Amino acid sequence: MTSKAPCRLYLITPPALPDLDAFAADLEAALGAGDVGALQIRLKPAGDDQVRAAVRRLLPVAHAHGVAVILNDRPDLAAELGCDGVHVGDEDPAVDAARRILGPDAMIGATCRDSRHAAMEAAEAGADYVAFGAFFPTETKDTTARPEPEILTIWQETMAIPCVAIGGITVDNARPLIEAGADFLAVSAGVWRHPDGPAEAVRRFNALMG
Ligand SMILES: Cc1ncc(COP(=O)(O)OP(=O)(O)O)c(N)n1
Ligand SMILES: Cc1ncsc1CCOP(=O)(O)O
Repeated sequence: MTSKAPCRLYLITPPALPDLDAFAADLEAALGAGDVGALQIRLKPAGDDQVRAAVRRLLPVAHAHGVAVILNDRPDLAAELGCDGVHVGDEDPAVDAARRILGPDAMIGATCRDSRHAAMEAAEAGADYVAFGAFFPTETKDTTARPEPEILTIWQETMAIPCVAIGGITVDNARPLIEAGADFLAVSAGVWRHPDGPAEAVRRFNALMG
């Protein structure tokens, strides 16, 4: 009998980083507080040079903790800047185009909202993970998709690549998603805006996933 790998945290940066050094310090504290599987750099809106500056500042912090860096939306910049992968949605280059740009070893994730059909297509196109959400209300993205946790159970019982749950996830509401079989919880505000700070949030998420 095989048992499922434990759920892991997938951190997403706040959408704007007015003070990169201050955020790098928060990131250092968060990554030092417990297990984190990936960091997505998601800056909206940001010019290419702002994205470059953020990746150059944050990627070494993540890599020093053995954490993979995924860039949102931009396979071209991910390749240029040495990121470990890219996350793409409907308005971005498709999964197969991202693969051509980044090569076979890159981690490519795809937004699938509440659609198993979209997720199957992403998997067929060569995605390394699929992301379902938003499971809860969020101020971090304008989205109306609201899947049930069951979509995670069905996915992880039937498909080989991991599923990421995203959208409004906090220490207080995460448990049903973990129990439903999420391989990763993608979290932004629930960590960076946690009242006791990002490091404490990472500790509490890890305790839930234990
Ligand atoms: C892990 C993860 N899942 C979903 C998204 C949303 O991506 P996208 O649909 O491209 O929307 P924006 O993030 O670009 O607003 C994500 N970034 N990460
Ligand atoms: C990028 C994205 N895609 C769907 S919900 C979401 C926002 C995730 O951020 P938060 O954890 O703050 O809801």
